[in-house]
Amino acid sequence: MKLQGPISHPCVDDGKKEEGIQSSEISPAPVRIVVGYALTSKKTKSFLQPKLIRLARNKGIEFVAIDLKRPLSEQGPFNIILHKLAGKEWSEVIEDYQRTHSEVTVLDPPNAIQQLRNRQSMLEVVADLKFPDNYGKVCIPKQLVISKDPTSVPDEVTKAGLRVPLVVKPLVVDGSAKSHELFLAYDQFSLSGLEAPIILQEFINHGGVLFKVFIIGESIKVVRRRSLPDLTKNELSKMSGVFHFPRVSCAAASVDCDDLDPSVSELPPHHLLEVLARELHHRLVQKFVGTPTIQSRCDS
Ligand SMILES: Nc1ncnc2c1ncn2[C@@H]1O[C@H](COP(=O)(O)OP(=O)(O)OP(=O)(O)O)[C@@H](O)[C@H]1O
Ligand SMILES: O=P(O)(O)O[C@H]1[C@H](O)[C@@H](O)[C@H](OP(=O)(O)O)[C@@H](OP(=O)(O)O)[C@H]1O
Repeated sequence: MKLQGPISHPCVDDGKKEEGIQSSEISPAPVRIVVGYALTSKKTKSFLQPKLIRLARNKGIEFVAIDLKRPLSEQGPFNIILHKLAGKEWSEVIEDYQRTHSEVTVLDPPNAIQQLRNRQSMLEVVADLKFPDNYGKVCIPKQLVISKDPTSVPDEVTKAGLRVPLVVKPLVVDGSAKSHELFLAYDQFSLSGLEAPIILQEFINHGGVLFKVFIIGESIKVVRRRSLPDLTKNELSKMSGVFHFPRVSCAAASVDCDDLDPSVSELPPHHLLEVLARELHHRLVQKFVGTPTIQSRCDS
């Protein structure tokens, strides 16, 4: 199979033997699957790490950078296209390519991930989930979208019956640094200065711990992360204004169970996650039959 864009990452061998790699797999397997990728440089750096590239190569999977300056159909051939770039223009490139290359799996088709690019619509699907009674409860915080003119926020918050404190986030989720911003508002009057479109959510005390759930096919992985601490009535009575927070639950905020109160550190029950994974898969993927989504992510 002829590869056109060579992978931009040198495969550095750190000499460590990886989990799951047998000695018989050390020499690269013949290339069976070619993954063309179109990612931001930030994502390429965080995702396509030498360890992943090496593991993939040992399994016959090769990652090839897509050249955004050249027509996609002149590149490849690819078995899979992996992309995470924002914008209408790029979506059109991918959709045109899908029409003429139905044999190539696109992860994910733009229409299948549209719902996840907006913090309001991504939670709507969760609000609609039906769980058997004995499986626990999955809820979403009360939320309000401010599309423009944040000067009207105090009135709209009152009208919508939202109670402070409020978590404030950009409405659009596109992988940019801006889309990861997070504010905590102790009163609705200070919100007028923020840039719309934003989403306001009631702050939910949750023990300062967040569980990040990664789902790929049948496989479920949960990690524990630090989160915003609980707020007491006493603290709230003394606070006002809007505060900007850095990424509170990023990978560096992993927490060890030992540091935590056992009542908040216990991982969510596996059967609950299985149902959650299955339900989300049905609702997000079945709508787009024939367009496989390999990853769903759910933070709780
Ligand atoms: N309604 C809420 N009540 C309390 N804390 C919240 C609420 N929503 C989010 N948080 C806290 O704010 C953080 C960021 O929330 P957000 O919804 O932006 O998650 P995210 O999109 O996974 O974050 P990131 O942008 O870091 O990937 C969470 O990690 C959690 O600590
Ligand atoms: O490392 P974890 O805790 O999994 O957090 C991820 C976020 O949840 C993702 O949203 C980030 O990806 P985007 O910046 O493309 O949205 C992702 O960005 P990255 O792939 O550049 O590291 C991470 O920040």
